Amino acid sequence: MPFDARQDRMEINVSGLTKVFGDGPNAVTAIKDADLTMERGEFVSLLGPSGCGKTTLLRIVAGLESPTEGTVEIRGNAVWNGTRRSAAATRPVSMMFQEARLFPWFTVVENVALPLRIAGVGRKERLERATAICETVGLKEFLHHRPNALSGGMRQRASLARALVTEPQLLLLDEPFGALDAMTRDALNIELMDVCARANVTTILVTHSISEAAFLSDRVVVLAPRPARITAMIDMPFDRPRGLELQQSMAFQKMVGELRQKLSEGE
Ligand SMILES: Nc1ncnc2c1ncn2[C@@H]1O[C@H](COP(=O)(O)OP(=O)(O)OP(=O)(O)O)[C@@H](O)[C@H]1O
Repeated sequence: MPFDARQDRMEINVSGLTKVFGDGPNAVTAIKDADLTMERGEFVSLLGPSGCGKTTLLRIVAGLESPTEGTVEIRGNAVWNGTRRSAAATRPVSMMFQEARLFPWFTVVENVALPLRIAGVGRKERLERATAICETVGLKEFLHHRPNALSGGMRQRASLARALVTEPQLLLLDEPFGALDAMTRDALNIELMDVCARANVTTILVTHSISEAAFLSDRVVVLAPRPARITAMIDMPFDRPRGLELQQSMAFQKMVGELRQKLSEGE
């Protein structure tokens, strides 16, 4: 059989995915017949209006929610085959949310080390690994602080470090910086791109922000309102590494306009 390099790089394959919540007259179709493939290391954003099923799609890929129909595979292993969850679905996937969800009684480094503790990694190794990733995301000075002593941005840095400490294949981000002020959000987005590139982690970001999606992504997936249908997939043709000045360029502004147009066409 000929070697298919693209197949070898394939990280995610979502096929014919449909999700209906409830039944009868109260049934809500959150996603309808969605197909999405991603290569290893790719950064894809899901962009769409509120309630169009972005979080549901992310939760199904994470294995937290079952689809009504369709399949999800990560590196060729089924996560879902219809409503059946695969036993092999213990692949390294990390998820990060709009709120940091840190334990207030643990220090930053203890919070970050928690997934390793759950995985049975010994204390010395897990604290070393957690310390190293905290330093990468700018938390060197805050290792032994408790979360309530941190700013919102710092808490999200800790949450990002915790998501990355297990060296996941797949990072799922649900509006991770949506509650932060614009300047902190810009700074964290730059760092996010940097750590994702260094870790070569495949990343899916859910966002409402057109410019954030364009700035961070290799590809933007545009969803139409409920039930979510994928109406466009657009490559972001900007070189990496990217700096904030990219957002001032004509090419970037033009892309933002194109994405806005695609979003409004779906409505
Ligand atoms: N557990 C659930 N039970 C019933 N309906 C649900 C459930 N979860 C989501 N839905 C419905 O599915 C639809 C899609 O929700 P989802 O949260 O995926 O949208 P979203 O695009 O992420 O929204 P937002 O951008 O506002 O976060 C919504 O109509 C929502 O009410």
